[in-house]
Amino acid sequence: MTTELLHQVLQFDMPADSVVSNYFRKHKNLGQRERHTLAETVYTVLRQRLLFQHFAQTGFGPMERRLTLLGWQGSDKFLQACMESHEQKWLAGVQAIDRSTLAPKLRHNLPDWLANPLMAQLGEEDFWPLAASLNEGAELDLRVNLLKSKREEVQAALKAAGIESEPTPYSPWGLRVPGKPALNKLELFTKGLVEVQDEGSQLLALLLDAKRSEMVVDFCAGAGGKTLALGAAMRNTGRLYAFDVSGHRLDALKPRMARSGLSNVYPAQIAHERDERIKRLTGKIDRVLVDAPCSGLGTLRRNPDLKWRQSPKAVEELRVKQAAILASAARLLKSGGRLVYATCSLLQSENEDIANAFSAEHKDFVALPAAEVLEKAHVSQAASLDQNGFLRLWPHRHHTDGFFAAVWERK
Ligand SMILES: C[S@@+](CC[C@H](N)C(=O)[O-])C[C@H]1O[C@@H](n2cnc3c(N)ncnc32)[C@H](O)[C@@H]1O
Repeated sequence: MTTELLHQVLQFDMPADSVVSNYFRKHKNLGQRERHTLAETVYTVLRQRLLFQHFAQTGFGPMERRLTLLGWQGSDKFLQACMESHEQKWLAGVQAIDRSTLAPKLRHNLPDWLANPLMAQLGEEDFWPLAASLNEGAELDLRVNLLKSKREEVQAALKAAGIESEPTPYSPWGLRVPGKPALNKLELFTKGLVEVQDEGSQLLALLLDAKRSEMVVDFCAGAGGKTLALGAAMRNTGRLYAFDVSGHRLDALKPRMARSGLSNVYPAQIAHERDERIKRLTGKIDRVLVDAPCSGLGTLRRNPDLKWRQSPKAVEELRVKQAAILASAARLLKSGGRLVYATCSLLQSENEDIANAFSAEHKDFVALPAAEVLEKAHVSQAASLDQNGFLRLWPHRHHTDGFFAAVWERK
């Protein structure tokens, strides 16, 4: 079964998580443990694809079978029982290879077009810890909905349910839960006291620092991860417009709004960034968040298929979109208003380059140093999150997804 699922995922015509969930929907008889093994094995292969494909060139039979044996995340006993004796011999042979002797590409498992700019950006010393961290699973972080509870109260309630957690190191709203227990049946979740949200995403919402009674726009709201955080920061007052071109994603926001008790959110589907609905709000808004469509390469721990599905051409197209959305969103702000441009990409081309080009073309916007803004928002160790005045989060340094954000104030 794993081989069959892996074959489907490796076509790369759909995101891996969609392929996996479609597969599970079709195979309802699979138990919890089997699902876990299948998904984790497929993700392990996606993470280490270059290395595993190199190993799988030797041996015989279908390639996916050998990739499955290499990435197997279930019981070892089961694996040994499934293998033919020539496979056991082959696996033991490739597992004995000293990986430190292999070519860099087989150790970092990234395509050249991605490895090269990251190496140039970070330097050799920092690149390798990043590459290693991208091949690990991500943390499970929760954001406490301060409209309904407090961080300490949620922590105590989790403990009462037998779930340990720790306050997140930077975000004052977050709890980190080791071991990835299932949370979606807990009352804390069904009653909207918590949302699952990476600490990095929480920090983006904190950068905007939306206040009571303000007019705020979440320009690329999607399913509303950040919208919900902003709405709670506004204490359910004012007006928070949640725009997106995808009606489907906005639909997923509605039940989340209901659960979190927010009534200050106004979702609206727009046709594009220059939609008439937006023009009507020109110069009227206090704060605008542009959580731009991006390559998503900061989320490789969760979505390892992206490194094989994205391409330099796709990134180029995204850059054009990002610049256009940012320029359009900026027009909404009144003077003294705050603009935040954010991505979950690691690439300078989608981040600093877009922000610097915007600054150069918009002299009426003054860049605000991320460290200062974060400190005012009660974020701990704010200086350690700032790189050249921008927010820069790295999985290997901050144990969040990779995020970028730039902040401006309109003169
Ligand atoms: C990074 S995702 C947003 C994630 C969301 N903010 C969250 O926290 O869950 C980017 C979003 O931008 C939307 N998008 C793409 N082009 C857009 C445009 N021209 N105007 C507004 N939104 C757009 C996509 O549909 C996608 O939902």
